Amino acid sequence: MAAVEVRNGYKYYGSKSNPKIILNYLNMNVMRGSIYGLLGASGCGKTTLLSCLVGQRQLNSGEVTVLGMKPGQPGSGIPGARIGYMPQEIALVDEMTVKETIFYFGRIYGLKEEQIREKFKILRSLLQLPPPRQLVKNCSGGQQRRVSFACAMIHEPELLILDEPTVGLDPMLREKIWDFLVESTRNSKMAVIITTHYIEEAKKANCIGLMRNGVLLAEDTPINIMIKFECNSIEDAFLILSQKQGDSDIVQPNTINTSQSPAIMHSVEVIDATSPEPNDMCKKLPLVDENDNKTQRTDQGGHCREQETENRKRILFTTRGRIKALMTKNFVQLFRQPSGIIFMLFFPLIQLTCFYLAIGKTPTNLKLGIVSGEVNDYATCFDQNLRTVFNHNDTCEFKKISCRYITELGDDIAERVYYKTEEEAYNAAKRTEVLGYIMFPSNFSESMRVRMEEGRYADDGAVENSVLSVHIDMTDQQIGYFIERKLRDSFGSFVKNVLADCNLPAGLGNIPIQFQEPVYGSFDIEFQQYVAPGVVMTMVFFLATLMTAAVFISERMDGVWDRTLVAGVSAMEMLWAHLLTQLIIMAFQSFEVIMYIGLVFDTYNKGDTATLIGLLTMTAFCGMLFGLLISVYCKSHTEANFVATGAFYPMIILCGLLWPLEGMPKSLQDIVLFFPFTIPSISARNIIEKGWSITNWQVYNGFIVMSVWIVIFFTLCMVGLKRKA
Ligand SMILES: Nc1ncnc2c1ncn2[C@@H]1O[C@H](COP(=O)(O)OP(=O)(O)OP(=O)(O)O)[C@@H](O)[C@H]1O
Repeated sequence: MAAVEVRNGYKYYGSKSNPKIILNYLNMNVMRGSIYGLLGASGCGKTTLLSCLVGQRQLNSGEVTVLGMKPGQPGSGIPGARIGYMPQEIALVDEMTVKETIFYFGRIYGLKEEQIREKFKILRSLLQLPPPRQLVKNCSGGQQRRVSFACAMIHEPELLILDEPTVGLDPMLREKIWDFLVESTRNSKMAVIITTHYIEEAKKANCIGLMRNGVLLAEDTPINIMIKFECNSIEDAFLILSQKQGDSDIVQPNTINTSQSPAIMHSVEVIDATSPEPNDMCKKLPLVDENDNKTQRTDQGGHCREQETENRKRILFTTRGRIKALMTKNFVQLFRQPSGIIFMLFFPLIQLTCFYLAIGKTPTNLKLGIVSGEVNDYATCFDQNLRTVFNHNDTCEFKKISCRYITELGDDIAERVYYKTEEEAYNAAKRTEVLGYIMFPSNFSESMRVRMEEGRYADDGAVENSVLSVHIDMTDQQIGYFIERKLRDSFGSFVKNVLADCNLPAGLGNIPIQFQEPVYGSFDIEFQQYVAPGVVMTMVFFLATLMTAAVFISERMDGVWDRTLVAGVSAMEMLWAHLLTQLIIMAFQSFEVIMYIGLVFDTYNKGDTATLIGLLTMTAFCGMLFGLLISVYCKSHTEANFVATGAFYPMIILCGLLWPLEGMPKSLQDIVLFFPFTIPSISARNIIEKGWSITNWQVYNGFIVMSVWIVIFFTLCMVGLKRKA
C-alpha cells in the first residue's frame, strides 16, 4: 500500500504570469514499510515537494495522497502526529534543554509523560544525544541535528520525512541512523522519505527517486538503477540521466504548455517517473490486482473515516496538553534569556524611574542676574536695618527696598548673580551665563512709596519707576514660564509683607482673583502626575508590542513556528498559548508598575487598584496583539521595528499626553479620540486622581475603547494568519 502518492504534481513560486516552476508534473510513489531516498542537486525542489507532503504548502495542480488522505484535509492527521518531520533547518528553541525539547515535541504529539520518558531513553543511546540538561544553543551543529531527528521520531509516526538528517554527522553515526531506519521499516509499516546529499548512502533505501528540474528522472531500487545504466554507483547513473535530460538547470516557464500531458512534456527517457502507477520494484508490500484494488480503495475509505474520527478525538484530547506544552515553551524561551527578564520585569521599572526622575521636577541650578540702580555694594543689601519703617504719622519709610526683595527672593528659584550695570547683566545673559536678569530703577524705593501712599495721585514717573523689569531667555519656554511664575509669586508675597509692615491690609497686594480649593486635584499637582497615566499606558503597550513582534518573527525565521504547525498544532492554538502566557506576564507587570509608582514615587491611586490593573493589563494585551499584527504582516525584524517605531510617535503625540487635546484642530480631536491611548489614559487619570470607579462612564469608556481595539487587532491577525495558511 502506498504511503505517499503524487500525481502530476505541479508547483510554482511567484505569480501566475511569471511563474518559477519548481515541481513540473511530478509523479512519486512511496510504499509503506520502506525507505525512499529522494536525491537531487541543491535547489531542484526537494524541500518544496516535502513541504507539500506535510501540508505546509499546496500544489498548484495535481494530487497528493499521504497515508490515504489529502494533507490538510480536516481529520486527516496531516499535518499532525501521523507524520514526523525533520526540516532542513534545525527549527528548535535555543533556550530549551535537550530533554525539554524532546518532551515538548512528545507533548504536542499527545504522548503521555511515561511514553516520552521511555522513548527518550532509547533515542538518547541510539543517536548519542547530548546531555539532557544541555541547552540546544550550546550544542554543536551535529548535536542539534540529532536532537531534531529525535524530535521527529519521538511519536513513532506512520510516515517519517527527513530533510537531510545526516548532514554534518560523522560516518559512524550516519551508518547507525541508516541501520536504525532500515530496522524500523523492516519491522513496521512506517515509511521513510529521506533527502540526502550523500548519494551513496541512499543505497540502503528500498527505493530512490532521482530528481532534477522539478521531475523525477528515475524512481526505482538502487540496484535496478545501477543495472539499467550499467554503472557502479548511483551517482554515475544520476549523471547519465541528467545529461539525457539536458543542460538547463532551470525550468523555463515559456517552454511549458500546461495543456499538454506530462508524458509528452518530458522527452527524456525516464524510468517510470511519469507513470501514474507505482514502480513495482519499489514496492515493499505486494499490490493487489485491479479487483482487489477496488476492495482496497473501499477499505481505504473506511479506514479514512475511522482515521478521521480517531484524529478528531485525538485533537480534542490533546489541545489542552498542547497549550500547556506551548505555554511552558514560551515561558522557558522568555525567562532563559536575560534580555527577556530585563525587558519584561526591569524595563518598566527602569523606564518609570527615568520618567519620575526627569519629568515635571522643579528646575534647579539656574542663575539669575540682579541689577539694582539704588545699590552700590550688594554686601550692604543684607543688612537687617534695611527694613521698611512705619512712622506714627501714618507714613512708611522705605530704605533701598529693592534689597528687601532681593533678600526675600533667596537662591531657591535661581542663584542670584549681581551686576553693577544693566549692560553688564544684559551681556552676561547674551552669553547665557545667566538665564536673564531683573532690574530695579535707581529710585525704586521712593517710587514704590509714592505709588503706595499716593495711589491715584501718584505721578507717572513714580508709577513707571516702581516697576521691576525682568528680561529672560525664553528659548526654553518651560524654564522661562517657571521663572516668570516664581518671580510673580515672590513679588506678591514681598508686596504683602511690605503692606503689613506699613500697617495696611496685606490683601491689598493681591490681584483681585482668588483660586479656591480645586474641585478635583490640588494646586500642587505636578505635570508629572498629569502625564503619568498616559506614560504608564504607552509604556506597557509598546513593551508588549516589541516583545511579541520579536518573539513571533524569531519563531517564524527559526522555523519553530512551521515545525510546530507540521506537528499538528494549529495557528490558533499557538496564538492562544502565546496570549495566555503574555496575559499572565502583563497582569504581573501591571501590578508591579502600580506598586512601584505608589511605593517609590508616591503616586497613589485614589481609585480601585484592581480596576487600574485591569485597564493596564488590557492595554498591554492590546499592545501584544498589535505586535502580533506587525509580526504577521512584516517579513523581518527590521521591517517590524520600522513599523513599531513609526506607530509609536504618532500615537504618543496624538493621544493628549504631551499637550491637551483641546489644543488640536477640532477635526483631529474627533479622530484621535478613537486612538488606543486617548480615552483610556483619561480613564486611568480619572481612576488615579479622581478615584472614580468602573461604573462611571468616564472610566468604563476607556475599557470599551481598549476592547474595540483588541477586537480589531485580533480580527486583522486572524485574517493575516488565515491568508498565510
Ligand atoms: N518561498 C519561495 N519563494 C520563491 N522561491 C523559492 C521559495 N522557496 C524556495 N524557492 C526556490 O525554489 C527552488 C527549490 O527550492 P527547494 O528548497 O525546494 O530546493 P531543494 O532541492 O530542497 O534544495 P536544497 O537541497 O539546497 O535544500 C530554489 O531555487 C529556491 O530558491
